[in-house]
Amino acid sequence: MKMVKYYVLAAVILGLLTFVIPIWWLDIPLWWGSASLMLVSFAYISNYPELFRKQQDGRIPWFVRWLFIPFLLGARLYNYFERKNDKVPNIQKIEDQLYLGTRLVSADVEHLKEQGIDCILDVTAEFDGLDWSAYRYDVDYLNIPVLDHASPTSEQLHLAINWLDQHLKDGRKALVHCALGRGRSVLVMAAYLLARDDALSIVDVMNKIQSIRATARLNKHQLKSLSTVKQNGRLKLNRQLAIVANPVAGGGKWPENREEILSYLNNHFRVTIYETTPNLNASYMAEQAIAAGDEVLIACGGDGTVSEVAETAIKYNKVLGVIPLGTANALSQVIYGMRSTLSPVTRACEIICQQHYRKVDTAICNDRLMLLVAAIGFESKMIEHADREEKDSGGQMAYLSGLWKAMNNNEPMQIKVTLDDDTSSLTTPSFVVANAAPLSTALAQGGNLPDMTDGELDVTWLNADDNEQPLFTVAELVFSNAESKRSSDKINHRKVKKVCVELDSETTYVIDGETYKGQSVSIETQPKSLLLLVDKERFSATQEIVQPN
Ligand SMILES: Nc1ncnc2c1ncn2[C@@H]1O[C@H](COP(=O)(O)OP(=O)(O)OP(=O)(O)O)[C@@H](O)[C@H]1O
Repeated sequence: MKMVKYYVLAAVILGLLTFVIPIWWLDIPLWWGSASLMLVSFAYISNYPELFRKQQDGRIPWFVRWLFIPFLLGARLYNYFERKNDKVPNIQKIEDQLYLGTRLVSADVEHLKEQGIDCILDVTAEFDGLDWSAYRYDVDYLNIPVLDHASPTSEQLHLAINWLDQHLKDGRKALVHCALGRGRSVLVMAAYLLARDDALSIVDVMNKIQSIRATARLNKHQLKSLSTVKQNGRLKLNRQLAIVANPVAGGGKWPENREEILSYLNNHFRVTIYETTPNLNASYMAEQAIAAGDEVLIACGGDGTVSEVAETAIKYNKVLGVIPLGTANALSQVIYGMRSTLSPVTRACEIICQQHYRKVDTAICNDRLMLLVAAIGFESKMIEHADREEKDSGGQMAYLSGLWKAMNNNEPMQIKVTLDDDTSSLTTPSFVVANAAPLSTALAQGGNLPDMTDGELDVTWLNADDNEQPLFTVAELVFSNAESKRSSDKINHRKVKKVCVELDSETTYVIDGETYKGQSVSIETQPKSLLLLVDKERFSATQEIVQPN
């Protein structure tokens, strides 16, 4: 870059002069100037704008200012004369809510207030930002340090355009400024306009900006870097994502994990949080999120919360992600695998940030959405036993002790079952229909692990046996392979699309961990009905969420 040559040359000349001029009080400023310009050259050569140590509030520490006095004086003088002769105003409106301008001085504050500009994106590295006005004028301020005549990195551009987008969508007015409002700020403004409208070319946006601000001009390096980030698809605005969180799930895991979750998701999405209340459930909250324009719904809670958010995601064909904060978290085990149980929240966030989804099956059970299993017998008695208090105090143990009790009571039921079109009568202590179920849902494992992408339901039921302890049968379900389960005289398994169960009297049944009462239960698979964010290594045929533009 041309600038660097001049800085290096000036630094060398000043350095040499100190040898030529043997007057110590003259040598001090000469050394000072030489060192200052050498450091600036280093910043340019290694593209290191952070050299000026500009802080988040826009302040440059005093010792840096002192060190760079010779350079900064030169830069200020140059800017002063350029601004004096500028043909364009300091601040100009490029379009609604969006302004472009020069480095701000106290006199600009009144103008900012008049225009209602309350967000400032400062892309200078070398000048103090808003420290003079931070106390006087309440603004949202972001500094993205870029050296004069240089270009922001693609990460910096990503941050800049998303910061602008977030504030503009909130109805705010934003000013992007550099030193003279000609290069760095123009590049960021152009990047934002390009990100917002994929159909525009760089020439289009530059023409638009230059028709208002005649001095706007990108050098050839800046033009090249803008065109590279555009071609590489890096000018992406973050999608709007809603977290629908159940604050009581898993005994209060949401408040504990909230900061970690946000620290992951905020880097990739524009996040809004909706917390459920005892009266406003997760389906309702998800509807609010969609009305506010959110494109991705993340259910943070147990399987009950996931199910409620999934209902809304299916209704509006939106993508659903799951962060397991419940007690059992069966669906998360299916999506993320047992390995994720070591760091469930981190793993879920990583996968959500990859933004790959798969169309998966769901089912309808008595007009309700079913993601995992519907069951009568042991499974529903286990859930009945594990109420909120039990789960809060015992976690997963609440389910285990519930299952233990149910098996000890071992009460077989008489049921009439229709599997697709085949009707028969059965006596069984446990009848489970699974769309998806991890290994830990033992009673659903009559065949291979149920697959939520095969378009079928896995039905598993146990034969009634007064003489045998059901514990052994459950152990066989979990530990035997599909072949030996097929030859077992206690375990039955079918793969079907539709199941109907008729009972002698009103009985408790369970859908995805919630209990209901009824005399008949009918379940039908809904193939590929839910767009679910999954681990692309574990699921085949995944798709990346497409840019909403
Ligand atoms: N703010 C709230 N206060 C009290 N209850 C709530 C609140 N939000 C949701 N709920 C209730 O929480 C239940 C769903 O809990 P969820 O299934 O998500 O977690 P869990 O029961 O801890 O986990 P798991 O299903 O894995 O056992 C629903 O019955 C819902 O009514």
